[in-house]
Amino acid sequence: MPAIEVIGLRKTYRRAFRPGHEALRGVDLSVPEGSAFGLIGPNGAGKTTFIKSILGIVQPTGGTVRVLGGSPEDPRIRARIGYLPERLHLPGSWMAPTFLATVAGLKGLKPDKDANLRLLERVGLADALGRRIGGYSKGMRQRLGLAAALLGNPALLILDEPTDGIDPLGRVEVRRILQEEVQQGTTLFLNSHLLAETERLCDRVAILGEGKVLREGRLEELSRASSRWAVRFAPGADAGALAGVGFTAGGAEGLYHVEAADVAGLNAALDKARATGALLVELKRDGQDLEAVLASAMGVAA
Ligand SMILES: Nc1ncnc2c1ncn2[C@@H]1O[C@H](COP(=O)(O)OP(=O)(O)OP(=O)(O)O)[C@@H](O)[C@H]1O
Repeated sequence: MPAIEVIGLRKTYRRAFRPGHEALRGVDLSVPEGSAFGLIGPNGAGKTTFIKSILGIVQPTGGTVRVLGGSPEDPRIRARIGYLPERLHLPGSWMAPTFLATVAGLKGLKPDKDANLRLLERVGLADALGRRIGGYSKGMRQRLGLAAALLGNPALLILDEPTDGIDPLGRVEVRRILQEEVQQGTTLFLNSHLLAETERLCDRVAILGEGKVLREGRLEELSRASSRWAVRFAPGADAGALAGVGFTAGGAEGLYHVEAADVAGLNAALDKARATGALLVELKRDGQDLEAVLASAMGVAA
């Protein structure tokens, strides 16, 4: 059973005296249980609308949504979802432990002060327990939001820009927490503008553009390189002889490209290159990163 299953999802926002705006135009998406799934796409693609639809916050205009095998409007299903919204509204005059205890109560969890403190420590807020939330930095507010999302060990974590405002070292910490969650079997659904973040955390990715899924799949499949390899030879390599055995000069000093369908083909090509007197210095697959995958899905040059 997928953790999230969406079929033909549509959402049109109504506008006064004008035609409605179609934010989602028939989205089909299946998020496997236990996966770390990244949603990416340009501004206005419909990502937040999609997230709000699968949480039952936004009422879809059409299509079906099943989350953890049920309806997102079912309180029993909602209790198993941890959600970190894009814009967090936090009570400024409260302290973090009071806030967590209140959220835990709203989620129907048994009061557990120690567990809440452990959670605040886990997200790196141990030193800020006696401070009012209103004085927290943006990153601290995000960490508190993450702690609230983690309350009660949810089966599904839905995070909208979780590392927004968090400094680079803090991001490493947040990533570590999210990786631990996935290792423990939690399904992660992540919306982030930071493609490197998605690349590091997620095993599957969907690209949303103008309210439609443009591409979806395992990260390594989407970014899988062609059969092209980048090869660097030591200075003095004979470009003409290398061209004769299938190596095209790649612009930079000593850099060449070669096509090889498999490892045997690659080694055969390298043997031919060595036979010309070329000495291998470096070899790597010519891969596409997520930015290039996104750019090609959107039809723009990376
Ligand atoms: N409440 C609303 N009323 C009217 N239009 C809306 C509303 N919320 C979003 N939209 C419009 O729907 C489209 C999709 O917005 P959405 O916030 O889902 O995109 P997004 O991919 O999350 O964008 P971003 O990356 O900028 O956060 C946009 O054109 C937006 O202006």
